[in-house]
Amino acid sequence: MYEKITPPTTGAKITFKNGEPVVPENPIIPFIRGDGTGIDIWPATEKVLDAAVAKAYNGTRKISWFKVYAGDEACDLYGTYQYLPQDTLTAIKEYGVAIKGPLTTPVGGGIRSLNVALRQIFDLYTCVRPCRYYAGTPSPHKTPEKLDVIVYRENTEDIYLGIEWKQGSEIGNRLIKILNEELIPATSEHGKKQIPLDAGIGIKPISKTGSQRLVRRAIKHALLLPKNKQQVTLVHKGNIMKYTEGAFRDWGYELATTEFRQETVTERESWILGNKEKNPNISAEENARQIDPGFDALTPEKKAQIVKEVETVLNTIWESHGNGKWQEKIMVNDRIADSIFQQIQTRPDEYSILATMNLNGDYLSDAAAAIVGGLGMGPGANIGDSCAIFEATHGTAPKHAGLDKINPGSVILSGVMMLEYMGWQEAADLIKKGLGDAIANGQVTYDLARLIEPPVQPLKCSEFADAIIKHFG
Ligand SMILES: NC(=O)C1=CN([C@@H]2O[C@H](COP(=O)(O)OP(=O)(O)OC[C@H]3O[C@@H](n4cnc5c(N)ncnc54)[C@H](OP(=O)(O)O)[C@@H]3O)[C@@H](O)[C@H]2O)C=CC1
Ligand SMILES: O=C(O)CCC(=O)C(=O)O
Ligand SMILES: [Mg+2]
Repeated sequence: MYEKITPPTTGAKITFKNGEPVVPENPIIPFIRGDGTGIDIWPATEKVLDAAVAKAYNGTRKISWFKVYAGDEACDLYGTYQYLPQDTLTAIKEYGVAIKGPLTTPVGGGIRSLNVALRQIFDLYTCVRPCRYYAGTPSPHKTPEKLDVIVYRENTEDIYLGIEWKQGSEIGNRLIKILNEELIPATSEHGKKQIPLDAGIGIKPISKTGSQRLVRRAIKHALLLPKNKQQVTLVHKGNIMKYTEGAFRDWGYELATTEFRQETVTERESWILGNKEKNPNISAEENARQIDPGFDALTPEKKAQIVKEVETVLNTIWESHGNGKWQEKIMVNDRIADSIFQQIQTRPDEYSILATMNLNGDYLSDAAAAIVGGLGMGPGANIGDSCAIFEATHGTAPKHAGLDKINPGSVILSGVMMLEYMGWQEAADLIKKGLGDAIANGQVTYDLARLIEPPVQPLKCSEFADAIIKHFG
C-alpha cells in the first residue's frame, strides 16, 4: 500500500460518522514535520502532546504517531520535485486526522502551495483559527484580553480556486479581447470599463454551496458557545464586488434565516423587532426609517422595499422572536472587510465568530493573531466532512529555522484543537493551563520576550515545551 513509509504497528484508525470523528483509545495520527522552523517546532509539539495525553489518561490513551512526508523532506526521501508523495495522501485519507508543520511556497513561479493542495485534495473547506489571549502575553495592543474571536475562513474557493493568466500570454490576451469587445459591452452594468491590454487576469470563484457550507459550520459552532459569544459576523467586501463578496453575505444570511430560522436573528431583524418592542404602535414606514438612516433620501422603490422588509419580518418572526426572544438567538450580522480590521482593534469584545471568504480570512487571521501576541500564538484547523488537518496560521519563518528559537505555541495550540476535536478535552485543558502558566511566569520564546517590559531572557523552543509540561501541575 505504501512505497516508502510504514504505519505504526500499534493503534487504530479514526473513522467518521455524520461528519464527526469516532476516536479509538490509541489512534494512529499522521504528522508532517514541515519545512523551515518545522524542524524545531514539531519535536516540541509532539513532546507536549504526548506528555499531556499520558498525564490526563494515566496511560490508557496514547497517540501512535505516523511520520509522513511533504515539502523538502519529501524530496529528500522520494526524489526531486516529489513535494507531496502519494504515500502521504494515502495515509491522511486512511487515518482521517492529521497534524502538520508549515510548508514553503515560492512566490511567483514554481510549485503552487502544498498547504492549499492538501486542503483542496481532502476538501477541508473550513479553516478555523481561534485568536484568544493568554494572560501575561505581551501584546502591542492595550487591551488584548478583549479579543476572543474565531476566524471561520472558507478554505477551497476564492483565491485558492483562483485561476490566473499571465500578462502578455496568448490566452490572457484573448480573454482580455473577449471581455473588452464582447462581454463587458453586452450589458449596461459595467459601463465603459475596459481591462488594460497589459493586465494579468485572475478569476476568483465564490459559490453558493461553498459559502453556505462554511457559514453552516460557523453557526453550528456558535450554538456551542456561551450565550454572550453566540454571534456570527459575515465579513465581505460586497460594497465593491457584488456578485462574489456581496453574494457571500447574502447566501450567509439566506442560510441563517432558513436552515437555522429558530436559532438565529439577523442584526436588521433585531432592530425591527426592537423598534416594535419599544413602540408597539410604530408604523412600518417609521420602523423602516429608524433601521435605515438614509431612508428619506431613497427612491420610492427602495423605500417600498425596506417597508416591505419590515412588514415581512414582523409577519413571519414576531411570534417566535418578538418580545425580547430574539436576544436568546444567535446574532448574525455582517461587516465590510476593511471595517472589521479596525473593529477588532477598537471594539474587539463585540465580535465572536468571523465567517470569511478565503482571502479576507487569510489577512484577518494573521492580524487577529498579532493582537493576542503574534503568529507564535495563532493555531488553526482545516476541517472537512471526512478529514481534518491541524496546522498553525503562520508559515515556515525561514530565517529562524534550525535555531531552536521559534515559538512552538501555535502548533502546540493546533494540537490542542486536535485533541478537542477528538473529544480528549482533559489533555487539551492540561496544555492550555501549562502554556498559560508558563507565559504568566515570563517563560517565553524570543517573540514574546522582546515585548515584555522589563525584558526577560527568552527560552529556546525546546525549553518552552518543557516549561509548558512543568506547568501541567
Ligand atoms: N500553512 C502554511 O504552511 C503556511 C506557509 N506559508 C509559507 O511560509 C513561507 C514563509 O512565509 P512568511 O511570509 O515569511 O511568513 P511566516 O508566517 O513564515 O513568518 C513571518 C514572520 O512571522 C513571525 N513568525 C512566524 N512564525 C512564528 C512563530 N512560530 N513564532 C514566532 N514568530 C513567528 C516571524 O516574525 P519575526 O521574524 O519578526 O519574529 C516571521 O519572520 C512562505 O513560503 C509561505 O508561503 C505561509 C503561511 C502559512
Ligand atoms: O500555503 C501558503 O504558502 C500560504 C498559506 C497561508 O497563508 C495560510 O494558510 O494562511
Ligand atoms: Mg496566511
